[in-house]
Amino acid sequence: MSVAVIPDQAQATPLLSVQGLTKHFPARNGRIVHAVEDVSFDVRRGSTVGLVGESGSGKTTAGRAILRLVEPTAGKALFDGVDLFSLSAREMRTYRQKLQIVFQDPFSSLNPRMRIAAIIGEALDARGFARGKRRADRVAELLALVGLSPDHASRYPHEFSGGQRQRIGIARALAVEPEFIVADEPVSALDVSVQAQVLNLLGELQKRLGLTLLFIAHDLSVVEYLCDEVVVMYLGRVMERGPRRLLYAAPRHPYTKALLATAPVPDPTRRRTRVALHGDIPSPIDPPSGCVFRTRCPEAIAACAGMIPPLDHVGGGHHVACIRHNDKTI
Ligand SMILES: Nc1ncnc2c1ncn2[C@@H]1O[C@H](COP(=O)(O)OP(=O)(O)OP(=O)(O)O)[C@@H](O)[C@H]1O
Repeated sequence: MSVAVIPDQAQATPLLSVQGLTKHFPARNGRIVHAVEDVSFDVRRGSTVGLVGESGSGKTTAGRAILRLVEPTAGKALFDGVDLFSLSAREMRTYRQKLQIVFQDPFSSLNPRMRIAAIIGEALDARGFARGKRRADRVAELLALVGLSPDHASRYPHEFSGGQRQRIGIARALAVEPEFIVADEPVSALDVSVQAQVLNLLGELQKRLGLTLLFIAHDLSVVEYLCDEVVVMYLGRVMERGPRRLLYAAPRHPYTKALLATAPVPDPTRRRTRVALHGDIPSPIDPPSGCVFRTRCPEAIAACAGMIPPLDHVGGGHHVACIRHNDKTI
């Protein structure tokens, strides 16, 4: 008996479902770095999810663990229904082509002694592209896709500006025709003037190629126009997640409110309440009990130390991990 696929259901199944992702690193004296703790979110096919938080919140570790560039401690990452964490190293190699990463620093991620043709060509090897014309044509096609010229293929990384190097990093990631890309702070090392160009390029490519993106950033303003959904992390945990329009228009978690208050506002007619966020992020070796944000939270009460707040659904796919989320006074 054949089973008809109901389009709505197919749409509803996320391409990636991260469930309870946890990554601990060993620290000195037998202690543990709680880099990522029980993180869950979905990424729908063809959508962009922003993973946002201050430095040290565990974003990079989460992105790398999903791709198994670091081995996760616990959890699942269901990619098209297959748990990536249960695959053998050999099986994972097949999946590597479907899942790519664009790194933060385009310079250190490109081998300075290789020409661009070889850097992108190396990625093409994974798809079994023969050497010669076919391969050269594909390199030229990829360079054009990211707004560079075919003559750039014979140059070395140092001959390019930061923005151009990031375009090369993107072309390299696209070479294997991935379905899913982790973009790890791809614009934070770039001048503000070129950030927008690279963000626009990623947005265009995402639409044109139907890519699914996990976009890591420390600043909510960077992901505002690119992302369909946003996941806000703090000290390894998800504080709030939900559709972009809900999260920006009506943030519910004091941490998200603080991040929005400190982010530059592109539209000066839009006012945001200022929320003070004092001090540094605590050590993930010894995170605060209960809500990990409570030591810096302007709204914390005694009860916040007593329990890890569950990620409650507050409607429309919007989730908040704060025991005071229903309190109208905050
Ligand atoms: N290999 C490692 N060994 C020990 N601790 C690590 C390792 N990698 C990351 N960490 C720690 O895990 C925590 C989360 O780091 P991570 O780089 O994932 O955060 P992040 O939010 O991406 O920050 P950034 O924006 O600075 O990259 C940090 O405290 C970091 O020091």
